[in-house]
Amino acid sequence: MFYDHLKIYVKAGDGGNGCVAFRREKYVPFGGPAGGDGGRGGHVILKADARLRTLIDFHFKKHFKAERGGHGQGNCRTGRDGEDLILRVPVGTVVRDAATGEIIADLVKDGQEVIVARGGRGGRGNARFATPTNQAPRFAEKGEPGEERWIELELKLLADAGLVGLPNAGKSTLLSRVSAARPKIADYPFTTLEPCLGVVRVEEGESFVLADLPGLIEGAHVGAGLGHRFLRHVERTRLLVHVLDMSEMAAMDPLKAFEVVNRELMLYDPELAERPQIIAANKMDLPGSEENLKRLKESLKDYEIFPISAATGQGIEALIRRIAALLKELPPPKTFAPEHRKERVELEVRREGEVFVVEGELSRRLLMIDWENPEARRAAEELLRRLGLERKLREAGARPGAVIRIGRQEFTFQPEE
Ligand SMILES: Nc1nc2c(ncn2[C@@H]2O[C@H](COP(=O)(O)OP(=O)(O)OP(=O)(O)O)[C@@H](O)[C@H]2O)c(=O)[nH]1
Ligand SMILES: [Mg+2]
Repeated sequence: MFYDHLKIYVKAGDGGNGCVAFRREKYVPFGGPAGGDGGRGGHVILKADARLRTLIDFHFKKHFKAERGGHGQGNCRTGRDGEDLILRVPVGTVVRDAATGEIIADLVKDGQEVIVARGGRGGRGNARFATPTNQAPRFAEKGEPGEERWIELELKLLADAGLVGLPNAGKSTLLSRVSAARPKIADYPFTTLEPCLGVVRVEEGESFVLADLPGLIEGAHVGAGLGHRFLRHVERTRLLVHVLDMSEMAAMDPLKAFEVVNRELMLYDPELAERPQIIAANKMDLPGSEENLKRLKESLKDYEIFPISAATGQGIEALIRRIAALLKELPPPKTFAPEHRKERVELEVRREGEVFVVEGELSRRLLMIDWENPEARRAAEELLRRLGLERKLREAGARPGAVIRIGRQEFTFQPEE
């Protein structure tokens, strides 16, 4: 099986808690507050790695958690930041938020990174809450919870040119001839079960990436053969090289084969029908190929046709040079820009059945309040007034006693009378 589309769950580390502590020094009877801040939780980061070709690692493990931040300590010592968790994915991985479908990133360059779950901020220690009126605060903030979500990973390989054609046409043989790639080759259909990339060196310092794809058959766009699954990898090739078996033993007449494959490409994505395409008329070393070539040239006047033999090497150099020249003129492959469908809101109340859900950047601050601590509670009430949360809850229809949810925590709505 080839893994190129799946979902994983990511959870960043929670921030460390702030500390409540007081200075204890000899001869100083009552020291000031000295509780340090908590450390930041680790992020979960995806990083593109050119050595990877599939998402298979994520088939076996689907839940990933980064480390939490260390708690603050006495003497104003800050907690340690949690370690980031870096997950490696192949170049060409498109990352989406699974719940909204929104594109988070398209990792098209080796080494490119994106934070998919942000670590929680560390809570502030009591040293930070000292004011002229409260010089010895006995409370601190809790660490902010790390972000968590399901994300969808879809691999859409990036190659300059892609080999398309019926099974057995000789696509893998051609790739192995022109690159160091060693795809499986055999005289039965569907030998190639997963895309394979090879780097083709043209001249000193000049090269392009060629993709060998599983063979296409009639109905591929609706899932026949290996189908649809692999067509996603054709989407991002700039040039299609259509490999045809020209011999008289071919399973299908080359002209018919050309039509069948192009129909499948078009039905999958009409844009693919417009993609520049050249023909590699293969197996020219076998009987019947010359006659077939003549017919092909007469019928397909709009296409450049290169007679080759992937087996003997005949005609291959001319084909490679032409591919390289065409690639120089063609636009770069399609990439996806991150989408930000939702504006970041400060504070918002949304009704979900009987529950009032508080969302937005500032709501995360509320999760850092140590509600058990009466002094922290009083300070929090001040914050809530400033945010106008009570008014927002009432506007959304909340009555005293209603359930309020912030992040994973639930509270009861108890407005001051
Ligand atoms: N005589 C001759 N045989 C060839 C040539 N090219 C490929 N073949 C043979 O044709 C058969 C199929 O070749 P593959 O390269 O596996 O074909 P493919 O298009 O990758 O096939 P799938 O992976 O199944 O789609 C193998 O037995 C090859 O040895 C050629 O130019 N001449
Ligand atoms: Mg093959």
